This record gives sequence, C-alpha cells and structure tokens, in this order.
Amino acid sequence: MIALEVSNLVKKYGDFEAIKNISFEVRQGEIFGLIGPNGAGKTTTLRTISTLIQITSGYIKVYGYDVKKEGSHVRKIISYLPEDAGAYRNLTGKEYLEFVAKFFTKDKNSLKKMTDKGIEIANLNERINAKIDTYSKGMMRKLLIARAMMTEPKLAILDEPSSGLDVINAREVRKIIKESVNNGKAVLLSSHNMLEVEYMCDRIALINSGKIVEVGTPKELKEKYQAPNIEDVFIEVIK
Ligand SMILES: Nc1ncnc2c1ncn2[C@@H]1O[C@H](COP(=O)(O)OP(=O)(O)OP(=O)(O)O)[C@@H](O)[C@H]1O
Repeated sequence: MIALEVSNLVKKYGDFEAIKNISFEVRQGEIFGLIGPNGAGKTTTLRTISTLIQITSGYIKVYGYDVKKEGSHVRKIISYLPEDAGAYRNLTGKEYLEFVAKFFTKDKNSLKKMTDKGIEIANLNERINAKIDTYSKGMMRKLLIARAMMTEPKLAILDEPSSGLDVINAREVRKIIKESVNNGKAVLLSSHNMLEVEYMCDRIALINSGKIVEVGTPKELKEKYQAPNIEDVFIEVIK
C-alpha cells in the first residue's frame, strides 16, 4: 500500500516557484528521506503534505486521502514535527504530553496509554516532571519527537528529526523512528545529516532548487555515482 503519493506538486509563494512539479511516493513500512541544500524546498514540501500550506497545483494523497479535499482526515493519521518546533514552556514535559494526547483521545485509559508511551519515548527520566523552561535543546527535541510518535501516526513527517542532538541522543531518536515503521507505518523525514540518511532511510529523494533530481535506495545511488557515501552522491548530483 502507498502511504504517501505526491503528484506534480507545485507550490508558489507569490511569483516565486519554490516547488517545481515534483512527484514521489512513500510506501507503507518505509522510511523515506528528503535531502537537499538550504532553500531546496524540503520544509515547503513537508508543510504541504501536513496540510499547513496550500498547494498551488498537483495533488497529495495520504493513504488515499486527498490532502486538499480531506484535510481533516489526513490530520488524524499523520504527525508533523517542524524543524523549529517549540512547546509550552510553563508546562512540565509530562503535562505537555498529556495536553497533546487530549487532542487525540477523550478516553481516560487510552489517554494514559498514549502519555505513558510519550514518556517512554522521550526517555527523560525524572526530568519529565520538570518545567520545559528548564530543558536543554536536546531534551526539548526528544520531548517533541515523543509528542510526534506517541500517537502512532500512520505517516510521521519529521523535519530534521535529530537536529541539535548529540551523538547518543541522535542514535536513540533514530532507533525510535526505525522501530516505529515496523508495524506497517511510514516515515517521511528531511535531513542534512548524510550519515543519518544512509543509516536510516530505505529510499531517498535528492531535491535541489524545488526539483527532485534523484530518487533511489542509498545503495542504488552510491552505485550509480560510484560514490563511497551519500555525501559524495549529493555533491555529484547538485554540481
Ligand atoms: N513563506 C514564504 N514566503 C516566500 N518564500 C518562501 C516562504 N517560505 C519559503 N520560501 C522560499 O522557498 C524556498 C524553499 O524554502 P524551504 O524552507 O522549503 O527550503 P528548505 O529546503 O527546507 O531549506 P533549509 O534546509 O534551509 O531549511 C526558499 O527559497 C525560501 O526562501
């Protein structure tokens, strides 16, 4: 089953065409990476899929639901983690997770289950009961990853999931993301970290100046460009 279908997507900001007719698919059970230089259009693409900004032309379907016509349904089955997301600083981490969980369920048991899952993913130990105000950048990011993943979205859309995390925490976050697709879900992420992409993604699309210039598995792309790693593929492609 196709988790995400992006077809002939165009997004203009005024006269400026930020996304120039891109198409790609993400399959169920797949981690798909969107890779590209600053300003390539990654965030714009993720925001259109997340129903946050309007499409100029083309269409996007999430598990068959049209983002434009069935946005409210799409929002129920996705989770979007923005690159620069924040949380309510006056709440504790646990209170924040509870607050978010209440948007997804009113049932007490499932509310507790969802919050407990978030606490487990965040893995902040006793600091989950401290005010978010006192969190480091890395702790905040882990809390936000937990928020995005605790609802078990059918499609998680993660903008630079491990940005600002040290090696240990970044590894932990990658593990969480990898495990989340095991039961037939899908993840679309953007990243500047080529090692991360190579390790995590089943397939990647390279995007440059609003166009997709390559799609494939890391192995296929390395072979095609006779490159030892994805960083070298990337340099070769955008040259
Ligand atoms: N609200 C906006 N109004 C006008 N132009 C915008 C707006 N948002 C983004 N852009 C432009 O669209 C292009 C794509 O931006 P986008 O943020 O999608 O890139 P990106 O690949 O996510 O970049 P980065 O890696 O730096 O986060 C850029 O040229 C950017 O300046």
